[in-house]
Amino acid sequence: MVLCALRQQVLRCSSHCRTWARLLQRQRSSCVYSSIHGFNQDEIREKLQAFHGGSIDLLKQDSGIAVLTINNPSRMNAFSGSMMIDLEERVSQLENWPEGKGLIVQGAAETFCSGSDLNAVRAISNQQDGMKMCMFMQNALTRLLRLPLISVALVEGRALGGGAELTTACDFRLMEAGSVIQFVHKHMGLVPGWGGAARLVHLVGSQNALKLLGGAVKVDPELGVNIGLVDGVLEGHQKTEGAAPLLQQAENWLSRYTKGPAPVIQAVKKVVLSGRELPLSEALRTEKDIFGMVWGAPANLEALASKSKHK
Ligand SMILES: CC[C@H](C(=O)O)C(=O)SCCNC(=O)CCNC(=O)[C@H](O)C(C)(C)COP(=O)(O)OP(=O)(O)OC[C@H]1O[C@@H](n2cnc3c(N)ncnc32)[C@H](O)[C@@H]1OP(=O)(O)O
Repeated sequence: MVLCALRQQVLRCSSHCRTWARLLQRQRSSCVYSSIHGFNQDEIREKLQAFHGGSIDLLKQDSGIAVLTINNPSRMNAFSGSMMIDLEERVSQLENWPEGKGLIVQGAAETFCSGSDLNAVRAISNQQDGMKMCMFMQNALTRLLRLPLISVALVEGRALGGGAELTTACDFRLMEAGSVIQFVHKHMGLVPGWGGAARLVHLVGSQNALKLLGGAVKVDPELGVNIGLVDGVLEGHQKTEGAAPLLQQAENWLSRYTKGPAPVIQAVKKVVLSGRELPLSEALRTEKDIFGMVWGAPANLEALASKSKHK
């Protein structure tokens, strides 16, 4: 009897390991571009490294909520080339964080991000380099969105151009009263290239996306909520007396979704992600695999033993 239970346990573990391996494989292949698309990661990294300044800082907290800070205040948190590389490295660290549940993406010094660093943009304004940078950032932001963490962009001040695109690579967006998200690409003679247009269409529908991109519309919190781009409005703590610091407000907002054991929260994100991105049959098979990882696992057994009622 004991041997039988042990055998079942071993079988379950090895089946879990196989499922994990398959899911991890899928996660690794979550890049959009690889060498088969003529994309050479090392080559573009070397090029980007030449445009330094600023940093992307990661703080992993015991609560399971990490904070990713875009930090280049003298340029309104514009992305230098080295920050693009930093971003990709921080995403790798988050992909390998078993205790992780949530992520807040914020800008330093009371503004979100003013897009690409225009000095770098001017230096690589030829078509080939622009395409390489675009592929690099699409890979990094796609992996950010596919993290098994529930993510929130905390928009304070301005999110412009690539900064607006970055907000769409999070699961949710919170805006401080008075802040603005603006896809300024048209004014720059461009369209989004970091995947922001595709994600925007998913978020707000093609009609609204066309209006926001075609008109380079300044999205304030009210408009953002109305069109479904924005999930919550936070009180500006400097303007509203007694309001909690913005990051605290964002952590409180997120905590309702990250309460519980990390494997369960990560599983929730993974089933939603597969439903969002995969064709139905594949999404259903992935859901089955993920279900198999939480069924009979410690959190499930504990809940069953506690005879909980959902009143
Ligand atoms: C379009 C897509 C593309 C992509 O990669 O996909 C991009 O993202 S291109 C970048 C799009 N963003 C911009 O064009 C922003 C341009 N800047 C502004 O509109 C303003 O600077 C603003 C509104 C962000 C802030 O205005 P404010 O009056 O409050 O401050 P300053 O203008 O004095 O800015 C302070 C300081 O920051 C420098 N700055 C701001 N944004 C960038 C940037 N994207 N790249 C490089 N530097 C930037 C600005 O030049 C000032 O520096 P200073 O040395 O004092 O002149």
